[in-house]
Amino acid sequence: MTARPPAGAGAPFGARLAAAMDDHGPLCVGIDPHATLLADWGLTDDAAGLATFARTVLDAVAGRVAAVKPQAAFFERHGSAGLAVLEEVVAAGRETGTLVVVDAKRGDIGSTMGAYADAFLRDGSPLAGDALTVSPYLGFGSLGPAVDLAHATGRGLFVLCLTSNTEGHEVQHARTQDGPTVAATMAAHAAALNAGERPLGSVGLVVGATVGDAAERAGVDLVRVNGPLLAPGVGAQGAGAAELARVFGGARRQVLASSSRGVLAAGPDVAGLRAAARRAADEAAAALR
Ligand SMILES: O=c1ccn([C@@H]2O[C@H](COP(=O)(O)O)[C@@H](O)[C@H]2O)c(=O)[nH]1
Repeated sequence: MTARPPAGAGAPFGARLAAAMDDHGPLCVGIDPHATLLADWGLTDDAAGLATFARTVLDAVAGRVAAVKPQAAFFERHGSAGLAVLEEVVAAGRETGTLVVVDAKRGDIGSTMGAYADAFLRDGSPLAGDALTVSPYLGFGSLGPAVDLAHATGRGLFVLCLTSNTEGHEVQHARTQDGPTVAATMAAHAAALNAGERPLGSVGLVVGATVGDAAERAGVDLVRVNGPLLAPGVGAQGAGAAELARVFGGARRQVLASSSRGVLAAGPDVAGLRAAARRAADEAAAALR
């Protein structure tokens, strides 16, 4: 395993992610310590349980997949003790050289967004991984402080565009007063920020692997985005190789497929988790080749 330079000290996130996907395949393993999974793994539903859960996932997959994605909500539900574990997960993940995408879906008016950016994207912040998921539904421009800090520190963003849940269409497929859909507008903003970047820009989109032909219907040009496409929905939400191929078509080289429960169900055995992640990575690679 090659240790990669951490954010802030090396290439921009898009380039680091492209290299990680070349090395390990296009899979991100979600670290989602659901109460039910903790129970299935024989762990307590508290900070100690979270810590063991996350450490086990990292033992199994760090250095073997392109990225891990701790879901902040499952840590936040345990208050400050849970957040302390999230900090440990971010630090431990980054020490292994595996990219860490913090899935916190932050979004607020610009002045408050500056504080979120400081928390999740500033060098030295204990919650700063390599990339952060953000919500643009207060207007893409409200993400400005996060865009600026991500750019300054070599970190990345994944902007919610076409989410994997069935309810997303009422917002994302709605038309703006200028005509294009909301999703297409968000994608166009990301494309403008990524223009000219090689091999990939650092402002990615979240596009669920479950969305079928939604990109086409919403007029979202995924190739033009020229940034990474985080594709949750693989595994427990029902998407597999066929769905990945269908949703992403010509943009498939940009895709980082993401699976949480689909891999985590194989735990707590480290070898079982590792094999499940390998299988998921190989399937995603074959679908996106
Ligand atoms: O559109 C989206 C955006 C984010 N997610 C997150 O991904 C994982 C999915 O977990 P699974 O167990 O693989 O279903 C979870 O953390 C979601 O919050 C998403 O599913 N869809």
